[in-house]
Amino acid sequence: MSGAIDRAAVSVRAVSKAYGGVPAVDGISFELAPGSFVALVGPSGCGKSSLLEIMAGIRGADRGEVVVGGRRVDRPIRSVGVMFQEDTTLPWRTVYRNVAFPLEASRRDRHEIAAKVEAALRMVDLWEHRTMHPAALSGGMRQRVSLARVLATDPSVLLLDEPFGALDEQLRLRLGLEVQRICREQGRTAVLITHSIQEAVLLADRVLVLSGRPATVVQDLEVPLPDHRSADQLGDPRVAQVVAKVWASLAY
Ligand SMILES: Nc1ncnc2c1ncn2[C@@H]1O[C@H](COP(=O)(O)OP(=O)(O)OP(=O)(O)O)[C@@H](O)[C@H]1O
Repeated sequence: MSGAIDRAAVSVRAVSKAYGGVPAVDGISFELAPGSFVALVGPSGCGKSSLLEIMAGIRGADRGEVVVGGRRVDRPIRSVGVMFQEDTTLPWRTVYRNVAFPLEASRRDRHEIAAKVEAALRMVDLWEHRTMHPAALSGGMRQRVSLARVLATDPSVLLLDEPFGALDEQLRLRLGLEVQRICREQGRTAVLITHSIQEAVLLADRVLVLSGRPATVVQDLEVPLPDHRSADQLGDPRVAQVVAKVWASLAY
């Protein structure tokens, strides 16, 4: 095993997956540097979610392996957090108790849970709403509860499958920028699946473009923007250049 592989936060090695004999993911390999924010884009149905679920240990690969922090992922592990588009808040629990839920399940110390929940809720600006139930919150706030819940578990790798895809464009971008800032500040490695190429380029420091089914990596692009991202950069010519390159490789 080379030093470069040892240092990667995530190694995806020759991962393949087929459904009913029809390939969905075809020998994908890449490595993610610790603290990097990587966007996965590709045509609808190409296999992005399948790949992310394999990385999360939710789905098994037919061939290949995913290694996180030196450990082969063959089931969900604590150091990898996942967030989906669907609202996964528990309606009968308050905001606070939603965020505490996975920590209670892992039987941590009461004071440790309280500290982690408070930090996560403050991070997503929901501390003032901690006694409310999800039904009283907007869709965007509910997704922030889900984000706080995953952050409270302190994952080194965050896998995001269109987490704000059901929200309007403005809110989606604002929350995306919030996640990017949090990951950057806390040194977490993130993988974001998005259908918006502009969003991918604005948030990520690297964009992996996947081909149509079965998914293979057709392009691996660096985004030459500073770490601090803002919506103002949508007009930055460097964003336009990478967006154009993504479009060109999607035509592949
Ligand atoms: N459990 C399953 N059984 C059979 N086929 C599946 C299953 N899960 C996914 N597929 C198929 O595998 C292909 C890849 O699906 P996947 O959801 O990974 O793609 P995706 O790129 O995330 O799609 P989208 O962009 O539309 O969300 C699709 O053609 C899908 O229909």
